[in-house]
Amino acid sequence: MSIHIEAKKGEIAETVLLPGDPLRAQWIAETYLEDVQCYNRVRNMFGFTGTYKGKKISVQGTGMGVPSISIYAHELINDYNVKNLIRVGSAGSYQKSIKLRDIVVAMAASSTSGINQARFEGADFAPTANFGLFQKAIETANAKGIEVKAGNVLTSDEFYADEFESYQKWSKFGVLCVEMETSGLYTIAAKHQVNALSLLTISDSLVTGEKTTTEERQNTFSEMVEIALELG
Ligand SMILES: O=P(O)(O)O[C@H]1O[C@H](CO)[C@@H](O)[C@H]1O
Ligand SMILES: O=c1cc[nH]c(=O)[nH]1
Repeated sequence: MSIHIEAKKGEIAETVLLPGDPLRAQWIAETYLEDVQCYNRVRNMFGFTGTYKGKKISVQGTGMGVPSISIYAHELINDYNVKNLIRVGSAGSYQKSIKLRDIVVAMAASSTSGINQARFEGADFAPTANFGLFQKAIETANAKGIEVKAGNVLTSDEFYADEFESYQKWSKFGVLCVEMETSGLYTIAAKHQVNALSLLTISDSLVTGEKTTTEERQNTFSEMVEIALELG
């Protein structure tokens, strides 16, 4: 048991899928896993372990933002020996060419969070995906005939920016989309020398104003999950 996860040792798999939304974790477990056990209800941040095609796999909600995912990643790695951390999140598109429901594989994460500037005393650290997981995700998507985009994403500390148009600066530098956790996940994984990857489904577009519903963000996005489940 750790501070935020009540699982016993051995109840969490080496590979864990990490949606921000705990109800998306429940949907993934109920839709895809067999022999499912709920191992965490602390703060309603649900965690489940089951099997997928015979392999043990877990899915754990992380909450929103770098501080929240950093807590869950730290405890999963240090208290439960997790080796592969795969975020399955939603994101807002920054590019006209990236449409609702497209899947983005985050090669790297820029950020508005100050945590790494403090950690590295003003220097820049580049949070990047694990190459092995990245390569396997691309191969899996190709084999399934699912088109994915790959590139730099923005991990933002705020969902509601003061200046809506400020996204255009990132867009001009080729950043594909915005979400709120990947730079934290990649940094904590690097610190502990384990593997991390973020798969993101576009839930809304800052370019066109289109949006999916709350229900869709919770209970759909199946292609991204089907890629992630093969990475264990
Ligand atoms: O859908 P999730 O995985 O939570 O991801 C995105 O959605 C939340 C904001 O609505 C933030 O956590 C952002 O990163
Ligand atoms: O963090 C997020 C997630 C989805 N859409 C956004 O605009 N921001």
